[in-house]
Formats: sequence, C-alpha cells, structure tokens
Amino acid sequence: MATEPPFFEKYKAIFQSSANEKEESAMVDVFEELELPLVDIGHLNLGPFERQECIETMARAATEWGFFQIVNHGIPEELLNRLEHEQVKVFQQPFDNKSEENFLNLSVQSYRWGNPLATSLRTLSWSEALHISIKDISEMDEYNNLRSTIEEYAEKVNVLAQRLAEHLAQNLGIRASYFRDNCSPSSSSLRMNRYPSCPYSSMMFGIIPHTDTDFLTIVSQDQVGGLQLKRDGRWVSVKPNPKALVVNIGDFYQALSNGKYKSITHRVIANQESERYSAAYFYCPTYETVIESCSRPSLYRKFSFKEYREQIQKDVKATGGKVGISQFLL
Ligand SMILES: O=C(O)CCC(=O)C(=O)O
Ligand SMILES: [Fe+2]
Repeated sequence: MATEPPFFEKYKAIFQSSANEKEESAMVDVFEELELPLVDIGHLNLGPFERQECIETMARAATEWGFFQIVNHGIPEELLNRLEHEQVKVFQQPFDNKSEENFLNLSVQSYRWGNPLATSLRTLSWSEALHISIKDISEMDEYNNLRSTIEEYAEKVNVLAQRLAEHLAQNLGIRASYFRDNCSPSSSSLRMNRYPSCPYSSMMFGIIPHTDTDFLTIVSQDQVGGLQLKRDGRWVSVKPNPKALVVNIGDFYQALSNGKYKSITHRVIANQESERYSAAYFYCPTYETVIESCSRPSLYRKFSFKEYREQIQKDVKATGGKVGISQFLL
C-alpha cells in the first residue's frame, strides 16, 4: 500500500500548467548558508553575570534575527532521537490510514499534506504533517510508542518554551507571570513534519514561506537541512546543528514586544535526494487571551488569539495564504 501522499494525482493540473512556465522553475532562488546565533542556555544556571549575558544574547538574536539556536537546553538527546524514530514510523503507515478522519483518534484534519487551496507551485507544500493539539494527546491512540513519547516531549518542551519566553520578556517590562497566566500546556501544539524527497526540488517548497502564529516555536530537526529564513531581503539557510534546537519568534511575540522581536518569514525547500523530518512546538496562549503591546505608543491594536485565528482562516480562503500581523498595525 502506498505511503506517500498522491501529490501528482491531486495537483496534476498545477504540474501540467507549470511545465511550460520558466518563471516557476526559478522559484527557489539563490540563498546563502549562515550560522544562526548559537546560545548556550546552560549559562542561565551559572552566576548572575553569565545569566544576564545569556538573556541579552537571546534578546539580541530575537531582535536582529527573529531566530536562534540553543544548546544545553535540557531536553535529553535520547528523547529527541526517540521522538524522531516514532515520527518516522508513523509516517510509514499507508496513506489511506493516515488520511482517515479519526487517524490515531486525533481531531479531524490533524493529518495534512500539500495545500488544499494551492493554485500554483508557489502555493503548494511538498510535505505531510501531523498537527497535534497538546490537549488531544491524552485521547490519542498509542501507536508503537508515539503517544507516550509525544507526551514526554510535550511536557519538557513546554517548560523550555515558557522559560525562554519569560527570559525574553525580562527587559520588556512584561510581568513575570504573563506566560504562566495566559498559556497552558494544552493551549500549545506540536507539528510533526515529513518532507518526502522531491523529484522537482528546484521548483518546490517543502513548506511555503510563512510566519508562525505563536509566541515562539521550538524546532527539532534532522541533519538534512532545508529550513531557510528571510534576512535583509535574502534567503538564508539554517545549517543543522545536531546538538541544537532552533527557536523562532512568532507573530504574537512580535505584537506583544511592540515590534522589538521579529516574527520572520521562513520556508523549507524541497530536497531531491533525501526525505527530511522536523518537529515544531508552537507555544501559544489560550484562545481568549488578548495580546496587547507591552509599550506605548502601541504599534498594534489589541486582538485575541481567537480573532487572529479567524482572520487567518478568512485570509487563506481569500488569498490562498496568511496575511499575518501587519493587518493589526495601527
Ligand atoms: O521544518 C522546519 O524546519 C520548519 C517547519 C515550520 O516552519 C513549521 O512547521 O511552521
Ligand atoms: Fe514555521
């Protein structure tokens, strides 16, 4: 039984119409490979001087890059390997199983692939994903050891995300309990991504360019590479570091920090030879949480997570993509 999503069958019209369009083949343009700022967050546990320096390094990276990598993050390598191992196994299931409505007893549309609204190669993602709300994990079927591993990981990565969010808030005048008050482990989600190798890699994205909607995202990735971020108008590849997790600022932290921290557009490019796996943890507030800039004059108007989500859904329907935080500028 086929395990791969039927990209060609479903998007036949797009592939046919783009076959003659030279413009499309230049889609994945030139990029350079740069090392992201690398932060040893083990320093948070040293003396006050090292701790302060570490916090400032992260705040600078969040301001200048919107992205950084962390080492000595406290999540055991063994757990990250186990998570990837379970992830590989679940995606090896037949496509028909994965696309069943109640796959693993998760909510509808937890398994996603391609982009149902794609109208061109530019808007099509050559990937499949399991998008799991943390609140649904307890009801999830155990498949090999997937559920229990996700449970273990979600608990640890949530503590890490909260710590990072709090440290980044330190110089912004945001009260210390802000994230504890507005985020709960069940308001966040985990997205397990698989990027199959792609015969048309130069024409395809693994994930189309986007910003993340949350406060911050923590990404664990394998060694294949392909994640790129936009920096000063140019695409930069994130060189995988086996010891590091990637952290990026999402739209909510950009609004909360009144534009100081940047929610940066990123994408994944497809790879002709290798498949790639990543797991992204989206640190989110509860639906009712109202996000308001931390300083005056506010660049953004107040909005709730619920309102933001509804706006994304409208934008995706109307334009095929997310418009993002710029719509909330005053
Ligand atoms: O696969 C990656 O490295 C990044 C994934 C990502 O950007 C996302 O899931 O939002
Ligand atoms: Fe993302």
